[in-house]
Amino acid sequence: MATANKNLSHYDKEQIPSAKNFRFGIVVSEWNEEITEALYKGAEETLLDCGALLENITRYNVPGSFELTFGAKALIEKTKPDAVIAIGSVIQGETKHFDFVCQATAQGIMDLNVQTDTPVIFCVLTDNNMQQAKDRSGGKHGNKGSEAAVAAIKMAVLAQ
Ligand SMILES: Nc1c(NC[C@H](O)[C@H](O)[C@H](O)CO)[nH]c(=O)[nH]c1=O
Ligand SMILES: CC(=O)[C@@H](O)COP(=O)(O)O
Repeated sequence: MATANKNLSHYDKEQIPSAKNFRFGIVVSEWNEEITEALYKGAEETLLDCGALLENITRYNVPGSFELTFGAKALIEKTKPDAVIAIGSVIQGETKHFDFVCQATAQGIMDLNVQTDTPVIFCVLTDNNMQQAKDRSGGKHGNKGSEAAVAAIKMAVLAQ
């Protein structure tokens, strides 16, 4: 099902465990800051709405999505969270660089899920243009940060 057929911000709190007793790490890429800050806002608001405590949310910033893997690994090693959300926005430019950044970032985050006991949620938008990114970070398709927060809570429970 494409994102266009599913609002990323819709969730049923009755179907989500309380996040009260969990600690979360969120690593945020500074590239396309307008988008990544909106994704962070959506993720933080949803975590809090589902019972998480603000003092149990730790944020790291990294320069770009390619650095999300290193940032998430550092968050895991230094803060021992129950789950990590990796937030980025990659937008197609003139060259093939988009392909390499997206592939490396997705693979790096998947590697962390395999190599560590901490769930790392892939909250990286990979869009053809800025409008698609805006639509998925609080626009007409909702906020992928909210979707990622729900995934983080559910995976934290699974990882217990
Ligand atoms: N073009 C985008 C980038 N590029 C930067 C890389 O992520 C990386 O920081 C650089 O290659 C140095 O290692 N990053 C994004 O997150 N989004 C983009 O659209
Ligand atoms: C995803 C990127 O790295 C890309 O936005 C960079 O733009 P360009 O391909 O025009 O160098």
